[in-house]
Amino acid sequence: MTPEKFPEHIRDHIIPTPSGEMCYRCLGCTETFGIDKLLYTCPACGEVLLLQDMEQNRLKGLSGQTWREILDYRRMLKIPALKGIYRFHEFIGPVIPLESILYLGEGHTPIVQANETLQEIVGMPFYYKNDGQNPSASFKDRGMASALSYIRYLVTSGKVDNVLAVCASTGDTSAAAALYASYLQPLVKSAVLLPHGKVTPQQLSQPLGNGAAVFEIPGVFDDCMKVVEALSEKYNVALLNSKNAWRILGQESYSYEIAQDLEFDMKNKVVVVPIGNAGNITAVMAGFLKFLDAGIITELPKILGVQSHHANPVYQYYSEPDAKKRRFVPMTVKPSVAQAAMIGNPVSMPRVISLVNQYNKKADCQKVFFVSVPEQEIMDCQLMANRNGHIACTHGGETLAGLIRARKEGLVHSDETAIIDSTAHALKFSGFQEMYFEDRLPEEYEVKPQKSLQNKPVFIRPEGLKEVPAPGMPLTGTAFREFVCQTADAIANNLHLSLRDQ
Ligand SMILES: N[C@@H](CCOP(=O)(O)O)C(=O)O
Repeated sequence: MTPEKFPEHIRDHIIPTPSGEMCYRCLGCTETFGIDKLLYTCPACGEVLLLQDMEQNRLKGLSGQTWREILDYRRMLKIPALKGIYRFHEFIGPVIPLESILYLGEGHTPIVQANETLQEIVGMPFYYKNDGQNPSASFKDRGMASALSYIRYLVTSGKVDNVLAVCASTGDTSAAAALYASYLQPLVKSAVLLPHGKVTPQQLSQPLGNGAAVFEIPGVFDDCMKVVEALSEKYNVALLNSKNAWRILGQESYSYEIAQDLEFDMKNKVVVVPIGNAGNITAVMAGFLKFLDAGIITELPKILGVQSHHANPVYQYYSEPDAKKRRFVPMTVKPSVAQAAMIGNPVSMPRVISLVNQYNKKADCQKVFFVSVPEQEIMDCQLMANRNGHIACTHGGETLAGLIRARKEGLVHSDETAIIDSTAHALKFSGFQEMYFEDRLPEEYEVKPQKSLQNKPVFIRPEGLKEVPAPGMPLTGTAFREFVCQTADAIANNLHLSLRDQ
């Protein structure tokens, strides 16, 4: 649909033009800094930053109802720049001109209602948000669309050139970074640092395929992150981890998409996300707060952050009930099937602390909760979800396990509706499924397969057959008919099929 067909009162707002005044705000000393160069930490005190639109109040010039209409009508446009996260332009990056926006298909992943079997097991209605349906098959694409659109804006306005983008990754960030950077080559090149042996083969293939320089180093993600931080402090590189506040901004789209898909009604809703480097939960809280502030939603949903027992520093921090006594202690992680979240020292922890306070204060009650789940439940839940029509990764198993645990702990109730995140596509983590099916998960994962969830292929080669086809050597005539007939009978026998009435 073209804008002239839209209702008159929203027509002028349908195609956004650059507006607002963005700056970095330090979460420590609250100092602000201009956005004409990339900053990751406060030059004054070293604390992490968030981006802020100094003119955000102008968004209140339109009513919540008008905003909802603008956003719904905008969905009908055919303009690529406004099809992904930037259909929320005023809330994501109002200063970015449409020509700089990089859209590769991210930011409209479906929410899929769980079937009756699953809803009964959990005891409440819930949906999966399938973030594996983003272009690099994980939720990181929203943040990369934002960070790389900003970099493109800096390059085209002559503020930087020859950008080398770097990131540390457990697999998904590097896949997204390499994909988005490769679209902008030769202006932008990328290098990724991975903990050796700690990303899946599928995830490793992604940055390799997109032409990034891939470095594998000993240790875990937290070690890679420190090296990338050191690189960005000393050398002229653009850091693409969520320490980069543009990443957080893009990931806020996750909240906007959920709100829009649920008719902007967040009453009795629970948004469940796994926590790794904590960028996502930061963005989710920030996004809902912005929509509330603009009157687009009238209530904040509950937020449930989930971690594995093997990597749960955020959960441990919040398990101290007395806020004054809470001290953040980075932990040494143990191997986790939720490998992308195997992080003991999340870079966004200061942002989480600040936003949880703001969120609960705004809601006037506790709305953010944390649970920790064992590896066994993560794996069992992933497989159970996928046996019921989903494409959940192990982190999708983690959120389902987290929701079940939160039900048991009385943190969420049957009259609420949950939206749980499957952060990536199941195929990225198929190796864990394979090890579970074959009972080969190393002991330190502490997972024992449940027989009822295991599956394996059955090789059929009827003994009576003299010849079978092979690649490049097809059978013909009687031999082929014999092969088809005996193989079909053997499969029917295996499945206990009854004969069709003639
Ligand atoms: N799980 C992440 C870890 C890095 O997270 P980021 O959001 O800070 O980039 C990954 O996929 O690498």
